[in-house]
Amino acid sequence: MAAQIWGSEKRARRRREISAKIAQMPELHDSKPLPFMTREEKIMESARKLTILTEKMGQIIDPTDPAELYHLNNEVLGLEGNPMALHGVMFIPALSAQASDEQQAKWLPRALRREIIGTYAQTELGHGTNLQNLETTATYDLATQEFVLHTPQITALKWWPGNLGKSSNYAVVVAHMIIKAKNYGPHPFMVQLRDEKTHEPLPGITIGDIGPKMAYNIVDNGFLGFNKYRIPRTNLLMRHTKVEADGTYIKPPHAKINYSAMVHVRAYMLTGQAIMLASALNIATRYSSVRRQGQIDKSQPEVKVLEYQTQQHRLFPSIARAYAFQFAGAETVKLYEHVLKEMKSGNVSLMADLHALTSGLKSVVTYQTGEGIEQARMACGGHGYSMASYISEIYGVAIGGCTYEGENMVMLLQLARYLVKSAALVKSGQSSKLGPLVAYLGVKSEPTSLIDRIPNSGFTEYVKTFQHVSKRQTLKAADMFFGLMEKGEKREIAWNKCSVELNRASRLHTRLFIVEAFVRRVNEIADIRIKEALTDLLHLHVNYELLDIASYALEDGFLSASQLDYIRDQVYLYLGKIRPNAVSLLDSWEFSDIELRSVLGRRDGNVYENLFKWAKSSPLNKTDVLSSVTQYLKPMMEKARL
Ligand SMILES: CCCCCCCCCCCCCCC/C=C/C(=O)SCCNC(=O)CCNC(=O)[C@H](O)C(C)(C)COP(=O)(O)OP(=O)(O)OC[C@H]1O[C@@H](n2cnc3c(N)ncnc32)[C@H](O)[C@@H]1OP(=O)(O)O
Ligand SMILES: Cc1cc2nc3c(=O)[nH]c(=O)nc-3n(C[C@H](O)[C@H](O)[C@H](O)COP(=O)(O)OP(=O)(O)OC[C@H]3O[C@@H](n4cnc5c(N)ncnc54)[C@H](O)[C@@H]3O)c2cc1C
Repeated sequence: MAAQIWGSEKRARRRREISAKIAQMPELHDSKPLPFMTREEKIMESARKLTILTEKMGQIIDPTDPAELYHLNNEVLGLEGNPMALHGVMFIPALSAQASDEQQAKWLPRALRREIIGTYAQTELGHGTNLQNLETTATYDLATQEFVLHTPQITALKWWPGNLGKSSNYAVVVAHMIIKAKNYGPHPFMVQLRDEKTHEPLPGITIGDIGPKMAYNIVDNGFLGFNKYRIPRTNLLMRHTKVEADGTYIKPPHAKINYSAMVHVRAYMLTGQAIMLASALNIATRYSSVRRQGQIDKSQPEVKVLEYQTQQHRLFPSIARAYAFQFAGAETVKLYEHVLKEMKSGNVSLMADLHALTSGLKSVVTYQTGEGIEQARMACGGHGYSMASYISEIYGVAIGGCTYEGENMVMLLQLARYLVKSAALVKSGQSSKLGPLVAYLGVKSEPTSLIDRIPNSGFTEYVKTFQHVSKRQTLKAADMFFGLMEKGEKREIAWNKCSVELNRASRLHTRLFIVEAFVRRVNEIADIRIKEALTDLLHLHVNYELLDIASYALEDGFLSASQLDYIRDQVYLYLGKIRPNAVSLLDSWEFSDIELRSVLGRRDGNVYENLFKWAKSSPLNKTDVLSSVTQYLKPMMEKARL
């Protein structure tokens, strides 16, 4: 199963080998539980481990393999981030996709050797979503052949970029490029922020940390202002766009090609989200098979809480989602790598499809991951609320994904633009022009679902039902939009008035893609036992998801009330079937105790003894009487006693 999850037997084996090596290297372990550290201590601890890793990485992993790097990162540095998180996730990908060969030769080897630390600085205090209204400017000075970066007002301060505040000395900065008073829109520039020797901010740069966040606090998300700060013309990233010495602008082959670093993260973050969801579920499911509370049959001893159907219903559909996201994420990364290769050689024809797909997926996956992790926390009762479970940190980090790389509603609306264009093709009889991801929009569907009538259809009837609801909602939302415009409404106003319906279409389309990716993967599996276990999970997935969106299929009679009962019964049937495999389905992800950082989720199940040990190690328990008591509470009580 681990081979299915991680892509191949080799990958699963490598992960095990890497975890085993790390287990033998105490210098790479947290020196004490992270929840007991202050933010400064955590940042220091992370930097300590990071520098050891830089020295010893080659002994542990193949540093050129992103999957091995990511596993090493999760084990040693953990998901609270590290001082170089953005260096690998966005700075290097931005340089790789957007810098010319010459620029790459100059900067990439230095970045890869970790001579410099970089980040991606785009969002500002006043604008994150609407890139057209970013306010930082890069004005070309013809006389000196330099760009002058400037922050005209407080809202133009860069705000949020990870590791910008304290760790990075370089950044890819996105600024509006102005040449001879003409604004060419946002473009990426390579900018040195700090002196390479002293790490002091360079003159003209104002920089710092934006303060503590809900989670992810090892990362120093930062602010940055420029006061007429000059960089050479050749620091504009020039793979696709060029500015010549005389100010001549050569436009890129696609208007949004400079957005590729965002698409990179949107594609890669899906499996990252799956991992966080599976981690939280691993903790909750293991704990649920240790925790005994109450009886189902009063004549029997107390049961493991995992025996309760409500507990299974709370956890198992999310297990199925974690697998579905991992499989859909793996497909998306493959597609992304393909499109990136094409883009580098000038073929930009697939960019719109990739943008639409990743926009929908990042939104649905992050939202459902958040839901699943929160359910996992509640499934652990009181102990889930303790930082000892570590689920709250996983939750905080995961839901950051609902916001970063494009706020979810906004990204769903990006996919909706693509769907509406596709709907227009269908309506004008040009369905043959539909891309493969939306081809179903042009296919006539049956009047009713056959779900309960062809039980051995190998999920075909389920896929057809998802296609039906997605198509119907897309055409309905598009009709609403076109109708308003026909009535004379301006395009943007009409769009806004339909946006809830449009986003519903985007979610349904994305959920269809996820279901199909899961079906595709299960169909490929040769090993009978693995196929059987995943088929059960897929049954739960399609039935649970369909129940969740049933209203769309009930409103036009595609599904009947009795079919809904059938679907519900299938959910209960598969909850029971999955129960014996539940812990194994999560243990198969092979997270080590080091990586999980959870007292509740320990592999050995020795929860209570370790919870007590953990509590005793709380800094508050170093003394029996705190100074807050001696200074305030004790005098107060004494005064009251007089
Ligand atoms: C094995 C390894 C595993 C690795 C796992 C890794 C896990 C990763 C963990 C992550 C760690 C956490 C790190 C966090 C880092 C966070 C970083 C950031 O947040 S960076 C900042 C991100 N910011 C955004 O995402 C901003 C969102 N806004 C936008 O993207 C855009 O403004 C917009 C798309 C909403 C609108 O753009 P605008 O230029 O204003 O568009 P127009 O309205 O003019 O045009 C729309 C038009 O353009 C098309 N479009 C838009 N984007 C793209 C694109 N990227 N590619 C192709 N086409 C694009 C769009 O489809 C429209 O087309 P049209 O034909 O007109 O419909
Ligand atoms: C943990 C974290 C890490 C980050 N790291 C980075 C980084 O490394 N580099 C970087 O540059 N940035 C980073 N960001 C910033 C992030 O990319 C932005 O916060 C994000 O893109 C959302 O933009 P915003 O904050 O402007 O939200 P807003 O756009 O202000 O969103 C507020 C509300 O307005 C709604 N809204 C906005 N526009 C529309 C619209 N057109 N239609 C409908 N509704 C709309 C949204 O849906 C939302 O409900 C990070 C953010 C976080 C939380």
